[in-house]
Amino acid sequence: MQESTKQTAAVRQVTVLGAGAWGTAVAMALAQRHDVMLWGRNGAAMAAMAEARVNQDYLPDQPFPAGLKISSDFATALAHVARPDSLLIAACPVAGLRPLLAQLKAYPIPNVVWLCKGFEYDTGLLPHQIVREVLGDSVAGGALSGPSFAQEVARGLPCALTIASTDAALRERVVATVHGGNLRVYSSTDLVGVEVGGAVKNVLAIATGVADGLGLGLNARAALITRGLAEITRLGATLGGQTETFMGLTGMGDLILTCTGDLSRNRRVGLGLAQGKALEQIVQELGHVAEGVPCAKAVRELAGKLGVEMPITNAVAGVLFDGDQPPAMVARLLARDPRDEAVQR
Ligand SMILES: NC(=O)C1=CN([C@@H]2O[C@H](COP(=O)(O)OP(=O)(O)OC[C@H]3O[C@@H](n4cnc5c(N)ncnc54)[C@H](O)[C@@H]3O)[C@@H](O)[C@H]2O)C=CC1
Ligand SMILES: O=C(CO)COP(=O)(O)O
Repeated sequence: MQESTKQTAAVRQVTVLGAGAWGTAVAMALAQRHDVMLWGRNGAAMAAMAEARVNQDYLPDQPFPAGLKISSDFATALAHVARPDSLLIAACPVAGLRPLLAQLKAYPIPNVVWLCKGFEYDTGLLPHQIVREVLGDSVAGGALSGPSFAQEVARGLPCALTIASTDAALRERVVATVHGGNLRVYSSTDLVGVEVGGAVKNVLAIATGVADGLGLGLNARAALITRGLAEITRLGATLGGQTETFMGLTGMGDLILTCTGDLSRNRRVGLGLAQGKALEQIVQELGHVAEGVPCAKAVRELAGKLGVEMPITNAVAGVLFDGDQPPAMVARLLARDPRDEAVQR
């Protein structure tokens, strides 16, 4: 049944706004089956991409599929999704979401699906709350999240994602468009749960990178991941997310991927901190966003206000922003009083 759905799926117009690693990978994967335009804000970089048919800065070695359209003209990118059955994907970091959405206000848009993972640094808002603040309730929107390294998706390797939206028609549209080939798409109505899992796992990947970089061993790594999941669950449930969401692709799945996979930028931040490198140097060498950095600060503040206990997140924020040394961070976590293992709010 699913096989025939894949074969007969209609070709849709898709625009991906944001030409970093993830936006490029998603555009490349969807261009195998749809009419896709990738938009980036840097005119020179987009012209070079159109010429070389590869995103040299973010995904070198992965040539674009023949049909993928490239543009740095915002009006052209929006005109590409003028039909109501099109899909508009925002693929910038959380910090860029508000300005990108503000640009969208001048255009009629069919919907908006965002790929960013984190809480906004200054406001502590989740992406869907930013979307509501900027665009209001009239635009159908949703978060597409899950364990998905851009490099693997760009190579066409299998990957499973979840579309979270309270709008049933939008969920169906995303599944009809994105599900197929080597991409599986599950649906969820739990926007808060999906977004909290995707945001906090990045902070925990920094923690695991620190532990691995200090040579603390596989037992410590498993403990951090498991107790990290307890932190995600405590915060997410307090914000209204559903407990089972944290056990799914966008919770445990993405947490395992990012904490253990060396392709993770956030994990690499932790590995760098363990080597004693300064954060500025690590971020500069990375050349990509590491969402766990701003997110650690936003989550520490939010959890503090809500009275949610998040010792691993707080320890990471201490190293990132207060000058705490990684070994001292570990010692502080180990010195905590024993407690019941059950997740308590
Ligand atoms: N790279 C990955 O494997 C995955 C990344 N994500 C998430 O997707 C988001 C983007 O990540 P990447 O593409 O990997 O980051 P990246 O660091 O590779 O690229 C970020 C891109 O966003 C652009 N950008 C920033 N602000 C913008 C704005 N206001 N308007 C338009 N473009 C803007 C930059 O110019 C750059 O091209 C992040 O929230 C990340 O957590 C999610 C799943 C997988
Ligand atoms: O979100 C991701 C994989 O699902 C990417 O993680 P990093 O941003 O740590 O590379």
